Formats: sequence, C-alpha cells, structure tokens
Amino acid sequence: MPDEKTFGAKAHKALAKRGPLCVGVDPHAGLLRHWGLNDDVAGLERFSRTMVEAVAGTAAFVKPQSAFFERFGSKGIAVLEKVIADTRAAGALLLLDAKRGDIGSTMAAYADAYLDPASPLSVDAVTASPYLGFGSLTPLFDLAQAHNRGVFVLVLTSNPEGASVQRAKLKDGRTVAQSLVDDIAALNDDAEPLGSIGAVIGATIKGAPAETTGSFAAVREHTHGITHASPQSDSAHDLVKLNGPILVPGMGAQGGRPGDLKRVLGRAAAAAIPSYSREIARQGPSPAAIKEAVARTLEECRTALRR
Ligand SMILES: O=C(O)c1cc(=O)[nH]c(=O)n1[C@@H]1O[C@H](COP(=O)(O)O)[C@@H](O)[C@H]1O
Repeated sequence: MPDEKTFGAKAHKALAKRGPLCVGVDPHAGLLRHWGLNDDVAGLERFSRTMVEAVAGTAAFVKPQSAFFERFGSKGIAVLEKVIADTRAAGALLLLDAKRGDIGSTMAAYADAYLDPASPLSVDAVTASPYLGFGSLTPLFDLAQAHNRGVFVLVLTSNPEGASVQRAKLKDGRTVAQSLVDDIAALNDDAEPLGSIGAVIGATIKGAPAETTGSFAAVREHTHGITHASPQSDSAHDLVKLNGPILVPGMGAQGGRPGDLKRVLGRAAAAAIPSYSREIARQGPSPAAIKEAVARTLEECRTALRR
C-alpha cells in the first residue's frame, strides 16, 4: 500500500506533476560577477533568492549547494535559511547538497541538522557521501524514515576522479558503486511507488548499465587506468532494483545532455532527476530569461525520457 507521506512518494508525485528537473542554486563568485553583483552576502542573497523566485514555482526540485553559503559564515547560513523558506513556499521539493559523510555518532548530528523538522536547515532530502562505509549513514537513513525525508547517496559521481574509488572492485567481484546500489535497493525494498533513499549518478559517466550493454564494457571503460574486467562478474551498474529516485548532476555545464539520461540509467531513467546549476543561472539575472531556460530545459529532459 503506497504511503503518500514518504519522500519517495513525494518525489514520484513531483516528477509526474512538474516533470523531471532539479535546478541547483550554486552562487559561484563568477556567477555573482556575471549578474553584476558583488561577491558578498548581499550579492549571495540577491542571486539565490532571485533564482528561487524564478525556478521554484516550476521545477520539481531545487538544490542549494551548501558550500557557497557556508563560505560567508553565519550570514551565509542565514541566507540559506531564507532560500529554504522561499523554496518551500513555492512548492518545490528541497534537496540540500551538503555531501556529508562521517562516523555514525557524528552523522546523527548531521541528520538532526538537515532532516529534523525542528531544525532551521531542515530540508526534504540531503546528499551524503558513503565513503566512511554505507553503514555509517544509518543515523541519516533512520531520521529520514522517521520524518518522511530522503537521502541521496553518492554512487557514480560526475567528476572523472570518482572512478578510482567508485569503480574499484570488492572481493565478491562487484564494484563499490554496485554494492552501494544494492545497499540502497535493500533499504528501498518494496516501497511504493518509490523508495526514499536515492542515488547520485552523474550524466557524464562513461558507459551504460548492464541491462543495455549485456556486458561489462561500461565498467571497463570508466576505469581511468584501473584494471577490472571479468565479464562473468555481476558487477556492472545494474540499477533495475534500485527503486529510488536518481539525482543526475553533470548536466549542462559539465557536458551532460538529456540524451545521456537513458544511456547512463537505462530502464531506471524513469526515476531520473536531471540537475542543472550553472547552465540555468548563466541566463540571469533576468528572471524571465531564467524562467525561459527552465521551461526549455524541462521540455528537453521530458522529450529525452519519453523516447
Ligand atoms: O551531489 C551533487 O549534486 C553532485 C554530485 C556529482 O556527482 N557531481 C556534481 O556536480 N554534483 C553537484 O551538482 C552541481 C553541479 O553544478 P553544475 O555543473 O553547475 O550544473 C554542483 O553543486 C555539484 O556540487
């Protein structure tokens, strides 16, 4: 029986209603300059709140990147709190890109910061790094479940350096990335219509899932010098069982295109959340130009995912 209150159900509904798009709010110093703003707290606030005002009524998801706010200290965090409130009011789901990962006891404090409804930084879902071990994220998963929030676990990141860790092989022959997918799948288990634990898979990764290649070429291609390779292993990025939303960064500025969504995700592309930051923000500061870019990008993603 589907539980409509869970983050997975809300993400599923948002994808169906608003369409497959996440807009990142990444106030780079260069973008502030491009908008004619100073690289200070006032510039940060003007940029971020203009972005939210232009996109959060249309895009299903808005994803502020915490680092750009943190660099201004407490005043920057205060702006992030306003961004969170504005996004909520406009009806988009809030993903905070914080990429936290620590020992379990500290992870519990991160969970309180981002997923406890009483926190001023409380959001719908947060990104997390599993490289202290997937199990170290358990406090985050537990609080997410308790409060109907979500977690997006980094699996195959959009940067080329990620492959050296993520494509490395475990003793059982699976890649680290595949073991993460399997761990997430176990948490999402029989959730309907979608589990609340998501994966992050960059649009820029090379190769394709096992289901479309029928081989493990994808894994071999993306090794950047590391030798993997046994075709009999069951370790390509097989996403079919994931049963969770898939955040797909690397779109636009990093070279990912809507046509990459199906190439990278195969059948799991139905749960794709393509995410663009700089490509959309570069169209500013005119809110009308930002809105236009959102509408055009959403249509391109819709079309690519329909095919
Ligand atoms: O978790 C993320 O959002 C993320 C994961 C990843 O693999 N690659 C990646 O670029 N990101 C984030 O997505 C955003 C990409 O920004 P643009 O390249 O400007 O679209 C940045 O905020 C990154 O920190």
